[in-house]
Amino acid sequence: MTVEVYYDDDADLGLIQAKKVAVLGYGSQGHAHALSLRDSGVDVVIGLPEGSKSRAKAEEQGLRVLTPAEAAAEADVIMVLAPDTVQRSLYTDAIAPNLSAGKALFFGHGLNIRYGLITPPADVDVAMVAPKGPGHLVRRQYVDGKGVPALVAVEQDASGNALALALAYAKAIGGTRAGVIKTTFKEETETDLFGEQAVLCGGAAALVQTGFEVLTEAGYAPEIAYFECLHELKLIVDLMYEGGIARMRYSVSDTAEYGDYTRGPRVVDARVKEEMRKILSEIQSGEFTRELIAEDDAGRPNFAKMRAEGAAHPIEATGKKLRDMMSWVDRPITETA
Ligand SMILES: NC(=O)C1=CN([C@@H]2O[C@H](COP(=O)(O)OP(=O)(O)OC[C@H]3O[C@@H](n4cnc5c(N)ncnc54)[C@H](OP(=O)(O)O)[C@@H]3O)[C@@H](O)[C@H]2O)C=CC1
Ligand SMILES: CC[C@](O)(C(C)=O)C(=O)O
Ligand SMILES: [Mg+2]
Ligand SMILES: [Mg+2]
Repeated sequence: MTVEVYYDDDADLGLIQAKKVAVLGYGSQGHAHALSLRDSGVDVVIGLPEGSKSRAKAEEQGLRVLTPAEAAAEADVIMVLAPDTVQRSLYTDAIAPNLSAGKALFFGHGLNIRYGLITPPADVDVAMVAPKGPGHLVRRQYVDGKGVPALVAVEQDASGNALALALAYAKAIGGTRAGVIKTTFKEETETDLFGEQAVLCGGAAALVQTGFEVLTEAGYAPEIAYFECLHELKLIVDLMYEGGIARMRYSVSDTAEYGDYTRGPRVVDARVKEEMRKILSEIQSGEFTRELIAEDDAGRPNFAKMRAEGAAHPIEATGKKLRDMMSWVDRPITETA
């Protein structure tokens, strides 16, 4: 299946410059979108609750901050960049009362639309602009004159112009400099959830922790185990990122490459693949999202417990000690204003 890819010449910045945009949320994605929209000549206002700790940061960076309801009322385009679990109540309380015909409702991830947690009226555009990278990288690339690739999707095209508006928005945050791929809310949501659960966050973290446990339980020094199972992963992933798995295999020793072919499939074996398929089917059926929302509604008791257990894993204390020896490694995530 071929995908449609859009670049700068396919997008008209004027379309978004002619609108007032409310960015609701000023976290990883929100700050990146808002600052780059502003620098692209777009009239932006930030929507944050009165007690939000993000308010001071947005104001320090020269942005006008209102409550979400006030920002939604002023705006033609409302970009929802609050946490996914917050978006339902944000929509009901602040957006819906201010979502008049002709406005556009944008998302950075499709979860709430895909699973019917938010149902906008038929007379507004509903679209997505989802950069394929963390917000801080999105902003850094924009400032450097480059861009992070993004996905766009249109769920509702009330105006007949929703795709062009989404592409204009993507251009304003640097996405079309790199390339913007057209998808659907369903495809973006299901693949994003699968990627972060099975491979990028869940899979990678479990692989690293388990490797560390096997070495330390066998009596090897935690420091050595940390270097082998976590620290060097970046070097390996950087090679894959630059030139695919083939580049990584070209760069490592023949010994490592032989071990890769013969041992890797024993770790990620048919049972793991079957479990990945199960994880995908839980995403497709909505089971994962129902679980996530129920956990959130209950005040996140399991989430808090798992977060505490993860932070207490011995690999974290070992890593902290070692990173203190490498001043260049443990840099805090900072905003690029
Ligand atoms: N993290 C990423 O790089 C990526 C995220 N996405 C998507 O982008 C969206 C935002 O995620 P992310 O940037 O990680 O979120 P963050 O957790 O980094 O930031 C959330 C922001 O929303 C604010 N907020 C909380 N409640 C409300 C509310 N009721 N109204 C308005 N703002 C509120 C928070 O303020 P406070 O400081 O008060 O908590 C904070 O500024 C999600 O849909 C996510 O799936 C998509 C691609 C990548
Ligand atoms: C990989 C995690 C992610 O999907 C992302 C940064 O793209 C997220 O939801 O944060
Ligand atoms: Mg993602
Ligand atoms: Mg995600």
